[in-house]
Amino acid sequence: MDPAAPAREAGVSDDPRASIESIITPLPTPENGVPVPDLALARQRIDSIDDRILDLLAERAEVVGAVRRAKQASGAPALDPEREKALLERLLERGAGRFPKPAILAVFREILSGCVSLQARVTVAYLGPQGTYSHAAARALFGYAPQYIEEATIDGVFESVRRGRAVYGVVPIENSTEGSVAGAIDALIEGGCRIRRELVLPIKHCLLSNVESLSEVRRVYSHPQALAQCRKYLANNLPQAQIVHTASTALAVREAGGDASGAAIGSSLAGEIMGVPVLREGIQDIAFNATRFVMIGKDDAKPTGRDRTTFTFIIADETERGALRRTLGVLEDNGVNMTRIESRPSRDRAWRYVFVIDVEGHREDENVAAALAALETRVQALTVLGSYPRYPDAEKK
Ligand SMILES: O=C(O)C(=O)C[C@]1(C(=O)O)C=C[C@@H](O)C=C1
Repeated sequence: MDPAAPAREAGVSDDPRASIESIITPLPTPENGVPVPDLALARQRIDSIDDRILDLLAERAEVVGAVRRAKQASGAPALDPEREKALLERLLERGAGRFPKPAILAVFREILSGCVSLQARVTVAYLGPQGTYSHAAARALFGYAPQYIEEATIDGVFESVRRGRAVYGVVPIENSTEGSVAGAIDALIEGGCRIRRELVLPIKHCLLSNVESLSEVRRVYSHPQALAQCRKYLANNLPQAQIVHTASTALAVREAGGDASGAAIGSSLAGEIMGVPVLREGIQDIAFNATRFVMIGKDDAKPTGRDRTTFTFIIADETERGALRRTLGVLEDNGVNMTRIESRPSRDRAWRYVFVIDVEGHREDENVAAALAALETRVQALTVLGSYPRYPDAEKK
């Protein structure tokens, strides 16, 4: 048996394998004289460790009760994404090489999710149905405990948060292959919600089907964007299949589940939810395919030292030559690094634009505050859409 297999099955993709190997090796063989451990005894020990973990969780829940009372006194919200981020980062560092990193994240994600639910009922709207990539992003951000509200459109997610039906929402705003999600940017510009946090999820498209081999597939269902991201794969591997468009990848998986010669392009999460097996994984044409999602809400994020600020403005006089260049110069003058710019139609007058800017730093950071104050005097309708912690992996890519 490959000694690294258990670690791989546990989802260890990068570094911790070596030290985990050292825990599980050397394996006993008839030649090496390594004693065979007693399985029943090992399981007894596991049971007693599990009891201790549970006792510790109960103790943690008691402390969270105190946190809840402290927060109620000050009016602070139950969920604190900055605290969660710091807590998870600390634990990942502490656990490095001792336990698989994705498992540390998953375990503590759910502990936090459960502890938030002990304090308040958290409602989260996302672009549904269940099994979409937005659903996966929402679960990565909030875990299993919140009450999830499926919305059929991105506008629906924003409306849910604006009207207080949901405390938070999760929407995609940018894809590394397809670019900006215009509907989400426009809804942010419309107002009433702030960006609270960002998350970059690698999008690994799967081919899901009840058939056992590719040659049996007659129809491939999916959302046009997912199909476009797997165009070459389809041409090379499924030239015989008819393409059927669906409103979402999750709905595609549902369709494929009911079609004896059908397959869908979607997430493994959709397959899990709808009971359709994954036939092939990672079939997107460009290996690095990622979507940036944002958590939206009404409250504001505190500075963490590694933040991003998104704001919008309209150039006061768009006929003035060099106006945009001079306006953006204000950022450089204040030592602020701009990471993204795009424009959307202002919708109040033809050929007038709202510029959407991302910069590094929090609006309370001295340089960002100074830049925003200087911009205020130059532009129209300067609006900060949020200052929020930067997703660490977004910087490496
Ligand atoms: O520290 C807090 O503010 C808590 O509410 C506790 C706790 C936790 O369980 O550790 C729970 C919810 C928050 O989102 C962050 C952390």
